[in-house]
Amino acid sequence: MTTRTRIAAGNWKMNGTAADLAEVEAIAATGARTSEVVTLLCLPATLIDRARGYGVSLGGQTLHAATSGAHTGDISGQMLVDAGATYVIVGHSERRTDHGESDADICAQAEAAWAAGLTAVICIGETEAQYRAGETLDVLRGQIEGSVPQGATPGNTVIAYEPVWAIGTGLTPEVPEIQSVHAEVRAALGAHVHGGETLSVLYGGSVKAANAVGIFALDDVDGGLVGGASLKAADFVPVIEALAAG
Ligand SMILES: O=C[C@H](O)COP(=O)(O)O
Repeated sequence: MTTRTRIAAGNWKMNGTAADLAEVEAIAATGARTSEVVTLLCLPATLIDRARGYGVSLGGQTLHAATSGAHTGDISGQMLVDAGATYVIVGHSERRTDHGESDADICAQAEAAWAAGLTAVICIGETEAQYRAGETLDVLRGQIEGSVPQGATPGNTVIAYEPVWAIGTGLTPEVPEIQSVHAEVRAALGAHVHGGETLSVLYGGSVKAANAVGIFALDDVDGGLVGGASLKAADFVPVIEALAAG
């Protein structure tokens, strides 16, 4: 049986300056003691290189599908690797909404991540309207088919299920619902990609110390993609520890 990698991933989004490197150091110190899980911080691009050497895995938050060229303000996979990243988030709902990224864009970005040697953390998730309309599973299956490239393996791809309505709101689905959706996501991955059911599937959306133990105990949850509660070591360390214990 394949053992799926358990990952405590923090997404700092557009937060953090050099003054916050002390938080990275404190988070990394705990992550390094917790060998059962990968502790990953997806930092602003300006901080990735500066966070090298703390012993935590580092990731970008997006990348351009091209390797280089006239793309003002964008960053390539090679640049992220050069800065010290080994992972990159692609298809976060904030990128889908703020930058109009489509499933096809995200698929191309994931392939660009692989070409650069990065592991792609591909995000999927339904909106509140889709959730209320009972469309969650159809939406997720469509996003998997459109944004997860053929060739995805546990070595190059992680999936993050993030209900859009749970991001930054303090709301989460009920714990049994998270398990049920993750099981369906895993089945859809298996139907879409050979061996897809063995990919790590993270849950994201208002994860914090108070709910992490229950969520991380679920059979089909392999960790979390954490926003707000990853910015301070005091908040994120208990989340890492919950995953290590789960
Ligand atoms: O990438 C992280 C997610 O968007 C979750 O953010 P949140 O933990 O602040 O709800």
